[in-house]
Amino acid sequence: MSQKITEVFAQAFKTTFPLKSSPLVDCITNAVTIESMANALLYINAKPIMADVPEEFPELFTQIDALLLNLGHISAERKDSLLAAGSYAAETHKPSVVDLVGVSATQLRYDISQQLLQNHPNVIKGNISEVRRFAGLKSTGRGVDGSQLDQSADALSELTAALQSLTQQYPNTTFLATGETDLVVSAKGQWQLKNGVPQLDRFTGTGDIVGALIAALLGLGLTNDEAVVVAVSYFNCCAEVAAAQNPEGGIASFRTKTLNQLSLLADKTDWVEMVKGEAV
Ligand SMILES: Nc1ncnc2c1ncn2[C@@H]1O[C@H](COP(=O)(O)OP(=O)(O)O)[C@@H](O)[C@H]1O
Ligand SMILES: Cc1ncsc1CCOP(=O)(O)O
Ligand SMILES: [Mg+2]
Repeated sequence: MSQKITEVFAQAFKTTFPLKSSPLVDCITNAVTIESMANALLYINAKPIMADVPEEFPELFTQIDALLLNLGHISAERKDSLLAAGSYAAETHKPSVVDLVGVSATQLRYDISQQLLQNHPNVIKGNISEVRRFAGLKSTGRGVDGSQLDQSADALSELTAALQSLTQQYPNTTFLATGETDLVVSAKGQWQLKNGVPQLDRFTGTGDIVGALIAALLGLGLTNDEAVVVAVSYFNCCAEVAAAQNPEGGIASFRTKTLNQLSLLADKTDWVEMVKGEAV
């Protein structure tokens, strides 16, 4: 029988939330969800800064604990900023996360993602359709959203194999593909996470927030695998509690309740008991 995720990462699940210090995370991100992302970091007791001008990087990188690079809104300036920050993080050994928003939609974003990969970021994540395109597989994603067709058991096995072969060339990067089942692949192993509710696909920024939470946990010193597994599980457990407290079913109130749980759930000593997932 496969090992339960809470046994594999027992220490990280037990000690991470609530955060005992406040990692400072620089997020170079998109205009759609920038406010949700900054607030989500504050709700878990991390600190956001959304600095994207390369002139600031030498000063800024002496202060930040982690970097998030989100491809959700590309302009000529933001492309330069993402690439400069990615290289600077590698040079200064700051942990970084790349979020592949929209990589399944356009060649430009795909090309930027491949350039950012050359810096060996700690984590590369996206929804399942974005990660399929990134890994060179056929993807049926639409815009910035993942597609159900990419979530079949066969598609998950195919993606697992493609990511495993990427880890041979990029052994210091952990890959995360999100959806109904979240797939985590690194040189150290492969895991599937099974929390969350379908409503998470119905408001914008859920994947973006997960990327920022992962960066915060890297900034605290968790390993790549620990940061990914604990951040995804925590966010998805917040959503499960929110859904249970939202009998009318409206998505706007579900959103508020999910974000509210980011600051509340960790005070419930038993949240780890809600976590579902295993090694594969
Ligand atoms: N159908 C679903 N069931 C459970 N959890 C989901 C579902 N869809 C998305 N999630 C969760 O919502 C978060 C965002 O995932 P996803 O929607 O794939 O990313 P994005 O917002 O980047 O498209 C992840 O934590 C994921 O596990
Ligand atoms: C950049 C962007 N463009 C339309 S919605 C959106 C935000 C995407 O966020 P997520 O990847 O979390 O769904
Ligand atoms: Mg996304």
